[in-house]
Amino acid sequence: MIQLSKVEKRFGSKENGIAAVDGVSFTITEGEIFGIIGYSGAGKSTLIRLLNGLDMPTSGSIKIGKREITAMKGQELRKARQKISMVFQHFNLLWSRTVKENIAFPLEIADVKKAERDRKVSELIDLVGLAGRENAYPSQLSGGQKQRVGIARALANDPEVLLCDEATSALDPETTDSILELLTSINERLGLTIVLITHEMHVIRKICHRVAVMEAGKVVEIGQVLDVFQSPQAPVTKRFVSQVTEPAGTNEALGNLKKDYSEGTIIKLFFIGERTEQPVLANLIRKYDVEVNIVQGNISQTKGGAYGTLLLQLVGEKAEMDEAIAYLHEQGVKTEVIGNE
Ligand SMILES: Nc1ncnc2c1ncn2[C@@H]1O[C@H](COP(=O)(O)OP(=O)(O)OP(=O)(O)O)[C@@H](O)[C@H]1O
Repeated sequence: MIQLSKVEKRFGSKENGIAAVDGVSFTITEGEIFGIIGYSGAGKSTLIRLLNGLDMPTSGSIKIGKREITAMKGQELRKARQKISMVFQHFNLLWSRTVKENIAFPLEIADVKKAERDRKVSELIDLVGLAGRENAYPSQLSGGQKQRVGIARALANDPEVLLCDEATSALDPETTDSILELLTSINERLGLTIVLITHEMHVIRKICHRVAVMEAGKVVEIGQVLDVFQSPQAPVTKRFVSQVTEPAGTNEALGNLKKDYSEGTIIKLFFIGERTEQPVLANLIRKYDVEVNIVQGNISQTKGGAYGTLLLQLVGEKAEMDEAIAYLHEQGVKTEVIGNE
C-alpha cells in the first residue's frame, strides 16, 4: 500500500547539514494501523510531511498505492494529496466555521455539489459521534470533540490513507482513549489504512498492528507490536517499552526490593499471549521445593494479544531454584534474574 525506498531528507548543506530522515525503507500494508514512534527530533514530522507530499525527499521514493508521489508535481500532486488525509495535534479547525462547515470545507475545495456535501457531512457527523453538535463553533467544543471534527474533516474526501500527527498528544488520558477507539472503529469499518506518529508508547500499544521506532532519522526497529513489546532490541525501543510495561519509579523500587527481599533471588517473568492465562505459577509452586513470593506484576493488552511481567522472589536451595527457572523456560516463559544471585 505504502512503500518507502531509501528515503532521505537533508536540511542545510551536504557538509554541515542534517539528515532528518536518513535512508528509511519499509512497507505499510493496506488496512493496517501503523505507528511511528520516536523522541523529539527523531524525524517523525519530517517523514509524515514526505508521506503526504507536503515536502519532497532529497533522494529515494515513496509510493502510495500505484502512485509514486515523489515523482509528482503541480496539479497531479494536488489531486493525489486529496486521497492522503491528515489529523493534527492542535486540530487546525477554522474557528469562524461551525462543526458542519468545517467538515464540509474539503468537499467545497473538491467542488462537490451542495446536496452531496450535506449528505456526506451528516454521514460523517454520525460516524464520529457528533450528532447534535453540528451547528456549534470550535470554541464551544471540548478537546475530544474538536478532534472528532478534525477526523470527520479528514475523512470527507474518502481518503486512501489517514495520517495522524500526534493526534492525541493534546488530550487528557480518558479523551485520548476515546479518540483511539474512534480511530480503531474507523479502521475496522472502512478498512482505512492509518499511519500515526507519536512519542507515546501507550498509543502504539492500544491501537497499532505494527510499529517502526525512529532515532536520529533512521528506523532502528520495526515489527508487530506484541513482538516489539515482548523483546525490544534497540536501547531506544527498550526505553519506550518500559514506559508502559513498568510502573513509574520501577528502577528505584527495584533497588529497594533488593534490600527488602535480601534472601533468595528476584526474577522477572515475561508472559505473552495465551501463556498469561496458563497456571504456570501454580505448577511451579507445586513441583519445586522453592518458596515463591509475588512482589509486583501487571498485564497489558495489545492488538495482537496480552503480555505481562511478574516479579517474584524465590527462596530455596540453589539447585532447586535453577530447576524451577529451567521449568519456566520449558513453559515458554522468558525470565530475567534481576537481583540477589
Ligand atoms: N526545515 C528544517 N530545517 C532545518 N532542520 C530541520 C527542519 N525540519 C526539521 N529539521 C531538523 O530535523 C530533525 C528532525 O526533526 P523532526 O521535526 O522531523 O523530528 P520529530 O521527531 O518530529 O520531533 P518533534 O516531535 O519534536 O517534532 C531535527 O534535528 C530538526 O531540527
